[in-house]
Amino acid sequence: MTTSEKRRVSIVDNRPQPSSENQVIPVVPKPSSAVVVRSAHKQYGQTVVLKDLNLTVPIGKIYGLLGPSGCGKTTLLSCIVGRLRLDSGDIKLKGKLISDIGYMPQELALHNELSIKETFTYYGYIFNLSDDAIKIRRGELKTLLKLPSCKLILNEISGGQQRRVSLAVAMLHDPKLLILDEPTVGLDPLISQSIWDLLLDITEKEGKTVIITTHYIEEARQSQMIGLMRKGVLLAEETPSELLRICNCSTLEDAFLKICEDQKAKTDKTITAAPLPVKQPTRRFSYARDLPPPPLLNNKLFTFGRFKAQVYKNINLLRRNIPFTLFVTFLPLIQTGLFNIACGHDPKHLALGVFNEDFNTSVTCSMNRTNDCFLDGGVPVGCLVLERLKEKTFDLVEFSNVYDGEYAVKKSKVWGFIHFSKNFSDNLAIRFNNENSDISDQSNSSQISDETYNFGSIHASIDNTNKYLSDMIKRDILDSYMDVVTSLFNKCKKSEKLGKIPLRLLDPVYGNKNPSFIHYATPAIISLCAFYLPAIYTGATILSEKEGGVIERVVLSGMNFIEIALAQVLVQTIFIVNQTTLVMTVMFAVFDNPFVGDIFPSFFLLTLIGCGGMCFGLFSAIICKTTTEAAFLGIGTNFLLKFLCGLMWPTEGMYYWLRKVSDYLPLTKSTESLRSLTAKGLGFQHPTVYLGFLSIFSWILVFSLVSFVMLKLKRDVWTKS
Ligand SMILES: Nc1ncnc2c1ncn2[C@@H]1O[C@H](COP(=O)(O)OP(=O)(O)OP(=O)(O)O)[C@@H](O)[C@H]1O
Repeated sequence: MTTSEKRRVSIVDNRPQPSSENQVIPVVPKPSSAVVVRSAHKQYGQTVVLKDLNLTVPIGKIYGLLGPSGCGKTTLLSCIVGRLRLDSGDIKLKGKLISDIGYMPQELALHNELSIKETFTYYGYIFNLSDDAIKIRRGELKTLLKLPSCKLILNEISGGQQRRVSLAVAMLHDPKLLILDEPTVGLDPLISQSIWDLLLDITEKEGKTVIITTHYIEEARQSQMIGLMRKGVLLAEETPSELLRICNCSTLEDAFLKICEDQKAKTDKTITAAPLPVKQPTRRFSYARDLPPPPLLNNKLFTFGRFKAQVYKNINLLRRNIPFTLFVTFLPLIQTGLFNIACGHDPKHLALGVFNEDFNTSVTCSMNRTNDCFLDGGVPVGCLVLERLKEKTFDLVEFSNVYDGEYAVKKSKVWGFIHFSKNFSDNLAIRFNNENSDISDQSNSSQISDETYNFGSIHASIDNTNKYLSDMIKRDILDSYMDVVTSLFNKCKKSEKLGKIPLRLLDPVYGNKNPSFIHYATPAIISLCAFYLPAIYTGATILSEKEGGVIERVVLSGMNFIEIALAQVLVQTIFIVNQTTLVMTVMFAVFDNPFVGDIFPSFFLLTLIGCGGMCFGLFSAIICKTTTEAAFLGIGTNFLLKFLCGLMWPTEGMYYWLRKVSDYLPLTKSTESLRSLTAKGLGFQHPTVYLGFLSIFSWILVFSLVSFVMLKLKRDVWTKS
């Protein structure tokens, strides 16, 4: 036994002892204890925070837990309330239910946007109190703790007032055991004293037990029992007067100093050094089932009161933060509106270089002014093609030679350059005359030279770096040429079909004759909005509560995952339905995107995608410690889904194996299903449609199950980092 342990034992075991066999010993009833901690060991990584710690808190007393900053007081209290789990050791509480204790954490851990009244109501509902009971208790605590007007928002009151509200919340349900982590820190000495008076009052008159930590050692003199901690070890556990007597000191500070020096002299070795022979977590995560059981049990898996509390809080937070609520409500409108305005339209006024050697400038380019048949020569076909290109809004830039034109493309001054050779129209006429003459007239055909084909062709050099623009320029040059030539055949009293290429595009089976990129992208954009907006909202709201320690506090007050999730679903569903309605209205009613299907299945599918997003948000909030981590996860997965789910480019263009992976991602099949429902009008019985529903539904199950399992297995899900 070390000297420090002997010292501790000598102090701890100072109750009346039998001194000799024949002495009559008064029967002193052993006081039952409110909290008993035995051989508690806790470490963070290699840092040992609690080392073989024993502590006994008698019922109906104030137990002052004292020690320097970082000695492990908060860790010990966290283990007692079940916020953390010991690595080894045992904690026994007199009370068995979560509702038997009231815990005030060191940090505020309350919603800053709620009023004092709303905060009381929220925690009152969590502890299943009626509205009347909450009102009465609120009045009592307001007087006892000298709280300001209950209408005030927590953000609007001072830090000291906030701490008193936090203490009031811990006392709201009148628990048997109060565990208070530095309740008087930063408070006016008069207010601190009034809190001590209150605690003395409730221990004496109501038999409550209080464990309190404080940095102000002298104020702890008012407790009936004191535990002195240093470097994770409880050095002494005694009544203040006994402690002073044993140490022969007049102040607790001196007594503490003496005990510390005593310990330091004999056992001053860092407890962070060698790992102790305790059960070490060998896996990346610590699993709850590997650890000693939590000291308190939750009374019920689900209570309507706690669910009501969570809904009440969610609605009040939305009501309090109107700009955020409006933003979340109308963001889909803004996103889809801007998408339709900014994307999908053919680019206009593109600069196109031209060198037309076909005719000299004295020849008119107007179709109206020539009734001649171009097959006879003399009709400026090149000019007419250029006229058509101008009508398609190209800005034509004239060059006087081929070199300058191609140089302008290289210098990115124009997107392309087209050249009509000298006598282009005449050579074109020769080609058509020859091709339309009797096919058996071999002698005529053989007279066409390569030069005629070459001079009778349009030469185009195009900047291909922008695929969409270059494809559009090629398409418009071809369309302009076809328009001109087919019209010219009419003027020659010949069928315009002679000028067409030998391909007849019939009416499209699905979609319209001039499909646009936006028609392809619309279902993708809708799916992304439907998935990510609820994901962001759910993840952000839960994580902001997690970061503020609020969620941990309510979980320690009995709230569980099912209640949090169900309340989130209820409020979020309203948002999802609103968002789906807005997105569909903007996309298909305000803007003219193709919609030929039934509204109901599309609406239902989008709502399911929204629920998938919500479950993903919940999952992110569980696996991420901070909103920054969640933001990275959100941005990362957003890019991934855009690329891999065929939202930007058809999955048919992917490598085989990647396409197989893509099929199982949340937005691949569901987006394809949405496209089939809206643009093709397919029914639910079609595999493309029902597989989309099946896919997103499976993801909802996956996210929910994984979240549930992680909550069961991982012990610090709600602990802020
Ligand atoms: N989550 C954590 N991860 C790693 N180390 C931690 C963690 N929480 C606390 N510690 C370390 O454990 C030790 C004890 O911390 P604890 O908060 O229990 O001390 P304390 O006595 O309550 O201090 P204070 O009075 O300043 O609140 C400190 O060295 C601290 O740095």
